[in-house]
Amino acid sequence: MTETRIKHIACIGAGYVGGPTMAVIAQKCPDIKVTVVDISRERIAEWNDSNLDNLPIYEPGLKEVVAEARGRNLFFCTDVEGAIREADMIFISVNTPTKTYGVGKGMAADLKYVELCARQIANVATGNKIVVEKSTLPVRTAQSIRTILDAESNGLQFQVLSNPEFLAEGTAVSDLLNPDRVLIGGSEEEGGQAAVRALVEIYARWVDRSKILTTNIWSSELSKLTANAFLAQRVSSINAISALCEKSGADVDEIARAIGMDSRIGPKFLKASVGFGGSCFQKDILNLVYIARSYGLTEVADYWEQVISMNDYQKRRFAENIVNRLFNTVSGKKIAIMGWAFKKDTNDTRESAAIYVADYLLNEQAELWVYDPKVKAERVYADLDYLNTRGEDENRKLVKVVRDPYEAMQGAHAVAVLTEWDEFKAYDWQRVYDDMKKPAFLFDGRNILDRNKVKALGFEFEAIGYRS
Ligand SMILES: NC(=O)C1=CN([C@@H]2O[C@H](COP(=O)(O)OP(=O)(O)OC[C@H]3O[C@@H](n4cnc5c(N)ncnc54)[C@H](O)[C@@H]3O)[C@@H](O)[C@H]2O)C=CC1
Ligand SMILES: O=C(O)[C@H]1O[C@H](OP(=O)(O)OP(=O)(O)OC[C@H]2O[C@@H](n3ccc(=O)[nH]c3=O)[C@H](O)[C@@H]2O)[C@H](O)[C@@H](O)[C@@H]1O
Repeated sequence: MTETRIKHIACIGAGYVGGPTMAVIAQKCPDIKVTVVDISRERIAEWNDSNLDNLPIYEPGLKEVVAEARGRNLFFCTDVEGAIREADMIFISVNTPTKTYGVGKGMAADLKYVELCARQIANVATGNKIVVEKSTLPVRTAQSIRTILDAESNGLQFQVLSNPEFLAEGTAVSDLLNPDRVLIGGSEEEGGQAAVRALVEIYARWVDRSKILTTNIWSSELSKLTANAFLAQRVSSINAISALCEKSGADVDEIARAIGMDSRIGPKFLKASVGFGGSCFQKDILNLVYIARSYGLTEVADYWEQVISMNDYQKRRFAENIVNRLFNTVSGKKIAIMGWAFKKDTNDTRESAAIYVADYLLNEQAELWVYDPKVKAERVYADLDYLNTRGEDENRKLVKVVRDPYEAMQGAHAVAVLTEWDEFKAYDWQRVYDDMKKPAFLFDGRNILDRNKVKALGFEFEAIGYRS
């Protein structure tokens, strides 16, 4: 049995997954050279910035890991071909967004970036390679990658593995250092199994072997979509109950505690909210729905699609409630949007509920003042422009992005908390109340504020799944 010892890893895609994942591999395997490549010059320049506060991604603990490994055995560059040529193992960690054109538009995963990588690897490689799917992909994509590689291989041997990533943003570094499990799928032939072993040996440097799970390649691919679907389903389930709580007088946080103590249900991922966001839950469920439909499994597709419908309902319900409570009009009224990121401790805003709530309020001609501790103004405007609901000038006229939270809330008719940033809990809410128009409305879309305290200050207070 020949064992492959990996000396050089390349990763195509220096994004939220490629960057942190490779930084941790490099930190834990100082004898392996890790090169992360990207077509975006700007992103690579940010990864190489001598000021670690300018890394393109904000993640607690990330800059320390990068500081240790960068320049030693971790490199960021735009020379994709050079990195492919040098590497024994190549991770594909490019984006797989929902298709915006053609067959499967709005549902299927767009695999054009992944296919491009496969073709580039096949064209450039001069030796055998292990290709690792790190991106989240539809089940059976490994087959297509294999076919492309083999068709262009010039006699070289390629092995394709699936190694989906389960990190969550905001906790990426600790998730990578201490994962619940690492999943590796490979083909059952000896070559495939040798490739699996080579990847297992890398993770085994810091992950207990009992947590490194090896499966067949299709199970690995489908496990990733399934995990995200189950997680999102829990959020939609508790959010569905939150609507019922608001009507009935039950309290959704009390329900979450009560059901979470059942060890079969478990306490995590039961926090009712304004709706889940992030680049993956919606995209991956839409993809799952598309796959199920393409196999003719209509009931399966309809079942999972409901998770998305419930999430859309939750975002809309929250925005509608703001308008209703503000005497059915927000036209010309200042509303503070506290938090733009899709969750705390990240600067990522993709699919953030805040974007959709803001868009709804802008349609009602509200004047929005946005504050987020980590999101830049350009990002806020880009997110709104991307929706194409109104002109770019109008977005800039109606939305102000400020760096001081109190400035955002001063003189506002309402404050809406849309991200669960810890600093929001520590604000001087008395000062906020004093500086607002009365009645002063406070909508907590994350249930993080102390209800009794803010109500005692005089706020008209609304939370998710709780009737004031
Ligand atoms: N963001 C997350 O927390 C997680 C994401 N995933 C999956 O990982 C994959 C990547 O996601 P992110 O890192 O968030 O995406 P991202 O958009 O942050 O990064 C992808 C990078 O790939 C680069 N790229 C695209 N095509 C390229 C090419 N041909 N050559 C070189 N670079 C290229 C882009 O310029 C971009 O910088 C997706 O499939 C996603 O579903 C999985 C787990 C967690
Ligand atoms: O494939 C991916 O991209 C990743 O997607 C999620 O990670 P992420 O989206 O970064 O963050 P989560 O913590 O899962 O939160 C997703 C959304 O659900 C919301 N959420 C989460 C939990 C909860 O109880 N309530 C709730 O509203 C969050 O605020 C956020 O908007 C999964 O948790 C990761 O395992 C997965 O790797």
